[in-house]
Amino acid sequence: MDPTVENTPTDGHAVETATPTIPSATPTRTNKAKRNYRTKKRDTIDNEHDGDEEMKDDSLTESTQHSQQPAANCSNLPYVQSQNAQNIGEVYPGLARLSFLDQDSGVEGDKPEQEGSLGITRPHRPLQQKSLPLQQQQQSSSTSVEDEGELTISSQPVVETLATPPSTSPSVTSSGISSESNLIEIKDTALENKGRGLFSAAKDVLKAGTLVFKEMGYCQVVNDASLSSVCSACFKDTREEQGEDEKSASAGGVSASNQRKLVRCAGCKVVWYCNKTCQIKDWKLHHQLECQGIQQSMKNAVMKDVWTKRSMDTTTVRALCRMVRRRERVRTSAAYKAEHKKMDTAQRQVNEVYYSGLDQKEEEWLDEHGATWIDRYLRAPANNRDVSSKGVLDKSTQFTKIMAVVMSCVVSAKEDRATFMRGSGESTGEFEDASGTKGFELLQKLLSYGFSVTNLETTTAVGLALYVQSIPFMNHSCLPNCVYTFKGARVECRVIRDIQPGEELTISYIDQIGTTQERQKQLKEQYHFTCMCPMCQYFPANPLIQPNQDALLAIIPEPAFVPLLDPKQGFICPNSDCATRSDIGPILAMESQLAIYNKVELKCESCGQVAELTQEIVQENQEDAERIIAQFVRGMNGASDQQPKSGPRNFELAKVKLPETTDENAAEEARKAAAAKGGMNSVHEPSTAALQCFDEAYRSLTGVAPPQARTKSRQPTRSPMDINEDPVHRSALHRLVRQLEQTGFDEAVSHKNWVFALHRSLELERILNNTYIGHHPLKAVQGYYTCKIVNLLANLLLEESTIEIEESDHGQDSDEDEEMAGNSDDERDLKALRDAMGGGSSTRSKGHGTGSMQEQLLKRKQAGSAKTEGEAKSKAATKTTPIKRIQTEASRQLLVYLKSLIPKIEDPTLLQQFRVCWGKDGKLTNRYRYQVDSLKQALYYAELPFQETKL
Ligand SMILES: C[S@@+](CC[C@H](N)C(=O)[O-])C[C@H]1O[C@@H](n2cnc3c(N)ncnc32)[C@H](O)[C@@H]1O
Repeated sequence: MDPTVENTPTDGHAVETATPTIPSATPTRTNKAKRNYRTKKRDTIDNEHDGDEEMKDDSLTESTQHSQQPAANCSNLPYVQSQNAQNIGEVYPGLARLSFLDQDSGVEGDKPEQEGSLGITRPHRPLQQKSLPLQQQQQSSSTSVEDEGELTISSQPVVETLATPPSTSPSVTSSGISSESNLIEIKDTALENKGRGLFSAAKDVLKAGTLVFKEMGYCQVVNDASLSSVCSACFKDTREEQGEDEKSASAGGVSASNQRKLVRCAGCKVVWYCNKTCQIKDWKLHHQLECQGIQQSMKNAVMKDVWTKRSMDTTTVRALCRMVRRRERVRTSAAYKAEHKKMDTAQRQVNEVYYSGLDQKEEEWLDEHGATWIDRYLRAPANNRDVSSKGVLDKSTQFTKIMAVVMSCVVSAKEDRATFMRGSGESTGEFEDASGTKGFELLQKLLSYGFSVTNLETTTAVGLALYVQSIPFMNHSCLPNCVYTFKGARVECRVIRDIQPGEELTISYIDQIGTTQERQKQLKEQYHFTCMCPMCQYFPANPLIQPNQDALLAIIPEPAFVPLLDPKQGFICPNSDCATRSDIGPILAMESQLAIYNKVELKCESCGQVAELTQEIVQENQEDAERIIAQFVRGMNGASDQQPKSGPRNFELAKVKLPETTDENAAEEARKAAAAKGGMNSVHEPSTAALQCFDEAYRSLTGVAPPQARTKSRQPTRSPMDINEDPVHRSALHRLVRQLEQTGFDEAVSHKNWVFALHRSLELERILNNTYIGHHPLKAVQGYYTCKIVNLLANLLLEESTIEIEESDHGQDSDEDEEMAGNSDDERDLKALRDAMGGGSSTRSKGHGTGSMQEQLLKRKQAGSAKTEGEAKSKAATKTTPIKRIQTEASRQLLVYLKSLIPKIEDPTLLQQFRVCWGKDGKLTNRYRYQVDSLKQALYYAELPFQETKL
C-alpha cells in the first residue's frame, strides 16, 4: 500500500488539515487558550503537495517496493568504525554536497545545519574508539554484538564496556579534549541496585557545554494530544512555528496566516506530516507496517473506537507496535540489501537522500542491532506487578488494554497471540517475526526506558521514544551534571557542569524543584529507587541520617552558590507568645513522621507547648494557602477580591489612564482610591487587599508575620515574595510562592498585564537562582518567558507612546510633566525618547498617533534622525510645548529593565552561560538568537544602544 495524504473526502470523513494551536507564553501544561482551527480544503498545504495529492509518485512506488533503507556496509560493529566518515561523499556521492564536516580538522564548519530540509543533519566526526578489551575482541574477530555475553554486575566498577553503539558524539575539540579519546562508556556503578551508568571516558575534564552524544530512537511516536500539530516524521511542532510566525508578523514579517499546516495519512487517518518528504521518510522507516496494522486493527469494532474515537490513549500502543514491527526487519534486511544493490545509482541516491547521510547509517545500525540491544541490555523491571511476562494478567489494567490493541495491530492470527505474549523467541534467542517477539517484555522495557520527547521551546511533552544506545544507561541525580534536549525526536545530551575523567554522567528524571522528600517520593513511585545523590545527602529526607555536606562539595569544589537551607525549613512554636523557631532537625523529623504515621506531636523546646499536627491539617493549610494565593494573584492583577472575575479581563496597559487632574495630591488620592478597590492603575502594583492576602498566606504557613509590613505605596519598596531573606521558610511556603509566581505570570499574560508578568518572571528567576545550584531547566524556561515579555513590552512601549501623542493634543500642564521627567536619568531618557517620537506632537492629530508597528517604527526612525540634529532643541520644545505625560511606572520600569539587559548580552561571561545551556561548539543556537533578536528589537524600539559581542 502506498502512503497517501488525505485530500478528498473519503469514507465520509471530512478532508482535514490541521492548523497548529497557538502556544501561550507559558508552557502548554498551563495553556488554556489552545485553539485548533480546521479547514475543509487543504489548498494552503506545502507546495510539495500541489498536483500530487495522493502521493503515489514513481519514486514512492519504487521505494515502497522495498520497505526498508538502502544497504550500505551494515555491520554488527558501529558504523563509525566501519565508515570512512572523513569523506562522506565517497560513501554517498549524492550527499557530498550536504556534508559540512571540516575534513582536515574534524571540526564543524561554518555552514549552518540543514535542519528541516529533508531532515539532513551534518555528519559528525566519528570517535576513535578506546582500545578496551571487549571492543578489541569485536574488531579483531568481527564477532557480532549478538555473540557477546551479558554484562556481569559486580560491586566494583568494571572496566569492560558494552559493544559501542553508533555513537554520534560530536567533535570534542571545542572542549579542548583530544579527539583521540572516547567521551563516554557504559559500565557498572559501585551501587548494585543502581545497575549500570554512563561514565566519562575522556582523558580530560568534560567542559560544561560539551555535547556528549546525540542519538536517534529505535522507535518514536508523537503522542495522541499532539498528533495533528506535530509531524510524525521530523517532530516539527507547528504550534511553535505559529508562535514564531506571529512574532515575525508583529515585526513586519510574514503573516501568521501563512503558517504551515500538517497533512494526515489517508490510509490510517491517524498520523500527520509536514509534507510528502516527511511522509515518505516515515513510511519507509515505520509507517508502512504501522498503517497496515492500524487498518487491520480497525476491522474489529472495539478497536475501531480506539483509533477513531480515541477511547484510550494510543501513544504507548503505537510506540510498542513500531518497536515490534521494526524487529521484523532484521529478518528481511539481507534480502533488502540485495535488492538495494540492484538499484541504479540514481535510484539509490533518491533513496538515500531521504535518510540524509549519517541518519541513514544510524537507522541501519538500529535496524540491525537495536533489537539485540533491547533484548540484551535494556532490563525489564522484576518488581512490576502489573506487567509480568509469566504471571496471570489483570485484564483490567491499562497494560492489558495496551497489549490487546497492540496485538490487534501486529498479530493477525488468533493462535499466534499466546506466542506473542509469551515469546517463542525466548528459547532460541532469535526473533524471526512478530509472533516471535516477547510482547510483554517489550512493553516492560518501553515503560522503563521510554523517554518523553519534549518541545525544546515550551518543554511540553510531544511524544514517546525508546533509545537504545546511550541515554537509557544514564542514571538519575537531583544534582545532575548533564541535561538532555530534543531536536525533533533526536535526543542530545550536554554537560552542564565540568565532569572529571571517570565521573558518572547523570541527568534528572524529574522536576528538581521539590524538596528532598518530595523528590524521593516521586522517584520511588515512578522509578522504584531511593536516590542517594549528593543533593539528597546534603539535605537528607530521613532525619536520622546526618546531612553530608562533603558529598556536595566533593563534586562542586567551588560552587557559585551553596545552599544554606533546603527550601523546606522553619518550625514555629504554635504558642503565639513564644513563636520560637526550630532548626532543620525537628522539621525533617516532623515531615518524615507525618508521612509515616500521619500524626506528629510538636513540642516546643523553649516553652514546652505541645501541639498535634496531622496530614489533614497540613492538607487544609495547603488548600487555605492556595485559596489565599489565588486571591492574591487576582488582587495583584487588579481584580476585585470581593467579586472574583468570571473571565479574563482586559487590562491592556495602553488603555490605562490617570485621572484627569492637574493636582498631584488629588491624583495621588485618586490612585490610592483606585488601588484600594483594585482599580485600573494598580496593574503594576499589588492592591492592598492582595498584599493582605499574601501576608495572611505567609503567616498561616510560617506562623510569623511577614518579614516586613507591606504597606501600599507608590514606590514599591520590596517584593512581597522576597522570602529568601527570611531564614524561616518551609517547603509549603516555598512551593506556594513559586506557584504564585507561576500562576501570577500566566494570569498576568492572560490579562495582558505585561508589567506584572515581567515582575513575576524576574521574581521566578531570582527564586530559582537562589535556590538551585548550577543550571536548572526551569531557568531556561525562564529565559524564554523573559524574552517573550521583552518583545511584548517593546510593543507596549510603542502603544504608550502612541497614547501620549494622542493625549498631547488636548494640551496639558507642562509643570507636572517636567517635574516627573526630572526624577531620574531613566525618566529623562524616556522623555527624550518620547520627545523624539512626538516632536511636534502637540500639533498632531489624534489619528496620526496610532498606526501599525511598521508605521510606528518608521516614525521612530524619522524622529530619531530629528533627534540627532538637536536633542537640546527637542528638549526646549518640550518645555514650551505642554504635553500631558502618560508616563506610567510601567514605562519607567521597562526602560530600566531594558537597560539592565544590555550588559547581560554584551558580557562574554554571561554569553558563555547561555552557551552552556544552549550553545554548541561556538555557535549561537536558535534559542539564543531568538533571545538576542528579541532584545535587539526591544532596544531598538527604546532607542537604547546595543553592541552585540562577537563570539
Ligand atoms: C534508565 S535506567 C538507568 C540505567 C540502569 N542503571 C541500568 O542499569 O539499566 C533507570 C533505572 O536505573 C536505576 N537508577 C537510576 N538512577 C538511580 C539512582 N540515582 N539511584 C539508584 N538507582 C538508579 C533505577 O532502577 C531506574 O529505574
